Amino acid sequence: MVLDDLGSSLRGSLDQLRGKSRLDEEDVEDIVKEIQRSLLQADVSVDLVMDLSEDIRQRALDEEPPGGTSARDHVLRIVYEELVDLVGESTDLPLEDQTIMLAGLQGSGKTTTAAKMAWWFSKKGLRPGVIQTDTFRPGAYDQAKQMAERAEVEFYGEPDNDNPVEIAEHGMEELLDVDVLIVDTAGRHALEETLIDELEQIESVVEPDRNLLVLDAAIGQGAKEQADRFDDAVGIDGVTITKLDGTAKGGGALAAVDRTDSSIAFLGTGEEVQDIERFEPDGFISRLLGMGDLKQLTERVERAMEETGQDEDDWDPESMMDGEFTLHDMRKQMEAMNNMGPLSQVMDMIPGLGGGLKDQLPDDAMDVTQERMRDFEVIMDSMTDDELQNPRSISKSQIERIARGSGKEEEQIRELLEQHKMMDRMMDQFSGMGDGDMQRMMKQMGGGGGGGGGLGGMGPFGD
Ligand SMILES: Nc1nc2c(ncn2[C@@H]2O[C@H](COP(=O)(O)OP(=O)(O)OP(=O)(O)O)[C@@H](O)[C@H]2O)c(=O)[nH]1
Repeated sequence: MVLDDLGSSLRGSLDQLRGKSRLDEEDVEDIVKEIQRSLLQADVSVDLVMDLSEDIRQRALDEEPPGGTSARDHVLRIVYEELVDLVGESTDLPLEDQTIMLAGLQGSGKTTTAAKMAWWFSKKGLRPGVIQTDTFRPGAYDQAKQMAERAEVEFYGEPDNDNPVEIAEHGMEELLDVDVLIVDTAGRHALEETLIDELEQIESVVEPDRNLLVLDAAIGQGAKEQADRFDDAVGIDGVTITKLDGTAKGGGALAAVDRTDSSIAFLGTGEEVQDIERFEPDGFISRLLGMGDLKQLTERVERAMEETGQDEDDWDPESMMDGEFTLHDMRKQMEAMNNMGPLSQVMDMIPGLGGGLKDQLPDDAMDVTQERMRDFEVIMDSMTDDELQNPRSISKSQIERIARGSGKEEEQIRELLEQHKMMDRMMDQFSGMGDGDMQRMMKQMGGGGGGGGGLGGMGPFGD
């Protein structure tokens, strides 16, 4: 989860209110001080933190908790609403034909983000293409081409042409049938005249529907100054904040953008093309506070089912939920999980798991890489149906036979059985959630039926 430090400290502060039915001034003061500390550590600017905490303080003292609401949930809702307000709006980004130009300083993540955005648009059913006009940095063309191939999207560049405007013109002609054109540009160490001139020339040729600034989350609250300067120079319609997975200062960057005339379009959360998410303030903050984000999770499950060719008939959460978690189920689960993205991100979207079960499992509990997945599938192909149905009863001699049959080491067979035990335990935890969000969610996701089975609009506190 990005901003993990901020999220876990906020959740920790709120957990101190568990069991309290009423809040006195001292309780409110304690929680406000904790929240201030957490936000300052995330590099949110002091004035923003002071404004936010005054709002939380006043609302927590003045507003009556709705009937039956615990003190913790009352403050949680207030903190949630105030943080959503702090990080501001999401950039309007219609799913239609458009041209997007990316700008940003050297190393901010433009080239990576161009491929990520193209991948994201392709998953929305559009036909994206990337034009790489960076002739400033050696190797930019090769990197961009490779990233576009990984994203499986169309690409145009000219490795031997040092005129970015010409490349842009040729690219526009070449990628005529593309719906969403993403134009990557060169960076510089600073927003200098040469960069501004180049951006203006490219802009005059591609006539973008929107300019997105790509900035590195590590600059924290410095994002305000950078966004303001790029906006003054070339005009920006939105910001993509990259590398949120690599910094604790991302909170400051998110909050800073809201103090410009701009808004946030996407978040970059890793180096792979799938490590991108559309910025949705409510979902982002509810995940941060451990309230899950069913909308994003449903999208991922639907995408995973498309990619694994599974439909709701295959995905039978009932059998997994009532303890019959076999190796057949594990195989389906891993295929789907591998298509949903890293489990640490997926689990944060499951209500109540944000900071809970995830912390109890070993880091790689479900980090089943493609390679391990393939090994596991070869091993499972050497198992009898009875062994697949009852993996816990597999004996040492059976392990030896499976190892011989699959050509894998006995240790790998044991690793598969260990992985199954961990996933089985996780399923027990899910089923232990009673008729809470998880069972309802799994059933509705399994029941699918267009638009994620009605989970789409469910906010963090239910509708
Ligand atoms: N961890 C992490 N790394 C990222 C992310 N986005 C980009 N990177 C890495 O940051 C480095 C710079 O990314 P690029 O896309 O080359 O940056 P750029 O803005 O195109 O750089 P120039 O072409 O020099 O202007 C690369 O190593 C990327 O893999 C992210 O969201 N998370």
